[in-house]
Amino acid sequence: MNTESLYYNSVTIKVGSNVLTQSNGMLDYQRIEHLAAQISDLHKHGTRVILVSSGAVAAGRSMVQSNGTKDPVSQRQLLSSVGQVKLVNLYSQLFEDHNLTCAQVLVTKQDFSTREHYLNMKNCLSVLLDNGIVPIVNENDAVSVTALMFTDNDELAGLLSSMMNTDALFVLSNVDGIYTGMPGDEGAELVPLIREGREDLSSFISTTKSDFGRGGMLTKCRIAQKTAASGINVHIANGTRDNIILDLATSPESVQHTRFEANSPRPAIKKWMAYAEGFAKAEIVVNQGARSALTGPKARSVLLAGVVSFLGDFKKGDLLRIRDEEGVLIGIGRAQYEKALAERHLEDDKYRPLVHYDYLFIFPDVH
Ligand SMILES: Nc1ncnc2c1ncn2[C@@H]1O[C@H](COP(=O)(O)OP(=O)(O)O)[C@@H](O)[C@H]1O
Ligand SMILES: N[C@@H](CCC(=O)OP(=O)(O)O)C(=O)O
Repeated sequence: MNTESLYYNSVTIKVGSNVLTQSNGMLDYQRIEHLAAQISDLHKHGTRVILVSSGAVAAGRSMVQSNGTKDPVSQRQLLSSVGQVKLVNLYSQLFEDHNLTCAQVLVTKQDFSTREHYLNMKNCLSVLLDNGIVPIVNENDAVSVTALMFTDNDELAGLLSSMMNTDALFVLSNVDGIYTGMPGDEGAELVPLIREGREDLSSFISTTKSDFGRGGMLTKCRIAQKTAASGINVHIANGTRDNIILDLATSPESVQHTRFEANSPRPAIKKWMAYAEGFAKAEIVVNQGARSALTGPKARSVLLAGVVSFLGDFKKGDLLRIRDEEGVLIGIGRAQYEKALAERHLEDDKYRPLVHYDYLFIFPDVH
């Protein structure tokens, strides 16, 4: 590989279950070997790689025969805990063949719930990368059973790429990228570039998922938009294509896929907030005027004048979900003061903002 042509110094690579399995549900050893070889090649040329790999449940399914467990939570716990061992063992052997050490990092959404937890995770990945190790991250499906699960590993990968500030995020699935309809349907065309973070993609993306997938293409897109909005180039591509990782890393224009252009980088605190919606303590509802201002091109703070109501109690420093009057979640912000004070000054137009724009993240897919 020509190192001159490397686009990125660091990259987060997310591989979906369907890339790792054959149509009969068994792990696809050849493909995994090819992915490991490409990652090793990148690594040898100095690129720091974080691998987010799905596939535990799929691997488990091929190992546990008829177990009679009907409950989907138990089923996922059973399959993932059996399958994860097999999956990571395989990666470990394959990377060893390339003289590379890998590490298993299993996480839950709770591990990112506070800034302190988040920084602990960041430290864990940093120390692995600093020691030349490839972290292989997956959600800890055996213990993630509450409402606070990641939507899927696309969300986890978006969060990690943003947390570690990698130059790019590659999301590898079993299709070439985002199409203007269901891939394979007549007239459905590949969208090569998504420039503006606020483009509405939901109209042409169906909620159909691949056989083992969890979130589907729509969540992939939302995460991609959010990640690109935080300054990271996102490429959604086909992980079943030969050499896809090296092609994306050296000549992305030569390979069919969808690229989300990165906006200017965001401050670290906003990168955390972008994924912290599940940890908000309370909600506020804003009126139409405030909604337009907040989702407009200029950075705006949330003023009490635009707040219509509060839901739940909050203190200074707590995270607040921000909704419009139709119930649409438009962003997340950190309260500058507690609810009692906010209520007392609700009529006061000049009172300092409830959420300052430095501590406000507006979702890029809200129009
Ligand atoms: N507009 C679209 N463009 C591309 N794929 C789409 C679209 N609408 C739905 N899909 C489906 O999304 C699937 C990929 O998402 P998902 O099942 O979550 O994959 P993975 O397991 O790789 O995370 C594709 O296999 C495809 O069937
Ligand atoms: N953590 C699960 C994967 C969940 C998931 O997001 O799957 P996918 O949509 O295929 O990336 C597993 O390892 O089976």
